[in-house]
Amino acid sequence: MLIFNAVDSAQLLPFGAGALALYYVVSSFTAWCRLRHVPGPFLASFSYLWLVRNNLLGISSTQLLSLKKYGSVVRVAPNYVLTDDPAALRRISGPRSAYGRDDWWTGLRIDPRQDNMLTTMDTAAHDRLKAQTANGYNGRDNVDIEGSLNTQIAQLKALIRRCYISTPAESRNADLVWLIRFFTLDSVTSLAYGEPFGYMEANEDLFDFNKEFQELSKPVSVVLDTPILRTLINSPLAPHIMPKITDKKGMGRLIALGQEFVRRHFATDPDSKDMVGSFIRHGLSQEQCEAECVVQVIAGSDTTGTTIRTALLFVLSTPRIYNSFMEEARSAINNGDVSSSAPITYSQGKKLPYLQAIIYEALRVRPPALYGHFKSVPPGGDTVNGIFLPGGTAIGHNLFGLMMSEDIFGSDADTFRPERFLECDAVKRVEMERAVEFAFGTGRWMCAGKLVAFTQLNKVIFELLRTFEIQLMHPGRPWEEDSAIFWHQSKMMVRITELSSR
Ligand code: HEM
Repeated sequence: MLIFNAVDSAQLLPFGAGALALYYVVSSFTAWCRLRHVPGPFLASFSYLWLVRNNLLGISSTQLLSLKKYGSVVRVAPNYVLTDDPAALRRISGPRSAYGRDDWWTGLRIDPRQDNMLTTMDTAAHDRLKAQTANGYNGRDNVDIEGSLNTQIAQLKALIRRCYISTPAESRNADLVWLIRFFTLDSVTSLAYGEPFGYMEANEDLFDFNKEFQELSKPVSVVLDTPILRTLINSPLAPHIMPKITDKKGMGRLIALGQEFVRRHFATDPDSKDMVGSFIRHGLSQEQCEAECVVQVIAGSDTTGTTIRTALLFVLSTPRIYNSFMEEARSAINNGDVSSSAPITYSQGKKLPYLQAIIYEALRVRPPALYGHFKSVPPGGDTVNGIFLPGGTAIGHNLFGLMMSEDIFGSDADTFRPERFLECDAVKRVEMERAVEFAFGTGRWMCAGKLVAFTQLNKVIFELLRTFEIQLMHPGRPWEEDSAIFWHQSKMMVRITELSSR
């Protein structure tokens, strides 16, 4: 009997493997058939491996540019297409569009107990949540965005002076990637909770969060883009593989800390002048506030960080751009348009054309999220740029492709050149700025933190450059960078001195 069983299982193994292979071939063929009329890389027509490979190798940016040869609607996975066409994207995300969120977003369900704004799949529920949080995100409900950011900018300057200022007698190098991460994390948490997590005060990677973030950014991109892996993190196995509030470090520890802050608001100060206070006033439950704060940390820290670092890198490495910026800054200060001592305000920043051009150009050459944010074609299907997409097809934006469009930005689209926004007529400038703002999505799903991001970018870029002289330590290789869904920048070593003490 035992021998019989052994023979049985020996025969079963190849049979099982054969059945699995057959299943893979049949399901790949079926998947290929559905969108076979949509052009794109061959591997992507039957497998998610094209996206997975780009993410793991960190080559998304070049691969997204290589899609241009296929047209404006391109298949990048069995059920995924990307488009870089602004008109199509505007229609898909428009307020009356019947498109909903694709399952792609469920890959961001970090806290399985409660959906946040990013993972709310029901459109009506999403719109309700967005309306309830809009006042908080836009500083209309006693939330002092400028004041809170001024305090964090003062902290950043203090941290630089405490630990990183070089003098002829003493050289202290700084990694701008970490400094900016500490700044953006403290900024977003002080806006949310009224107090920062304290990265800049500690000047260390509290709970190893940034280390984990850096290590996990590519695997997270793979999970987002691969349906079977998303199913796994939304299954009963989730508690074993996702961050937990009992974790001693990483995202789990940060979620726990956020929960403590929110709990304190509900217990002692439900009417506070920060975002959580506003969310409470507009009817969010404690669990909803906790979930929303997780979004702010994941969506609102390294996104802005990427743009700050990019602007600084290109300004610091191009004398023409640095000189033009400094000329504009000095004359604004001398004319009294910007205070010589208080931090620049957002409305003052918006009146400085060269500063605006630098910010837009930084968002353009490194849109913080390169592609994705898939929406689902409504039942019955839709025709996008002449290509029929059956209901349920996921369509997302190829933002990097759009930002490098020579039709929109000119034949030097691959060059960081802020002047492009200044030497054209107003109609062209508006066209280019609107295209760049796709970095924040558009319409119903547009980034809720766009105002916070622009306020932060204006303030911190201006304040750092007017206060310090920052020298790139390794001009031949100023940073290490690759790209998955987000850019992955590291090792941006700089030497910082007081500008006045040169
Ligand atoms: C340069 C900085 C930023 C960029 C480029 C950016 C980009 C984006 C993008 C592309 C989306 C998805 C849009 C879509 O679905 O089509 C998004 C959504 C979102 N972002 Fe941002 N973001 C930035 C900063 C921030 C900040 C600072 C916060 C929070 C304070 C924030 C909070 C959110 C939220 C809550 C959503 C969800 C919106 C919704 O579901 O309707 N973001 N962001």
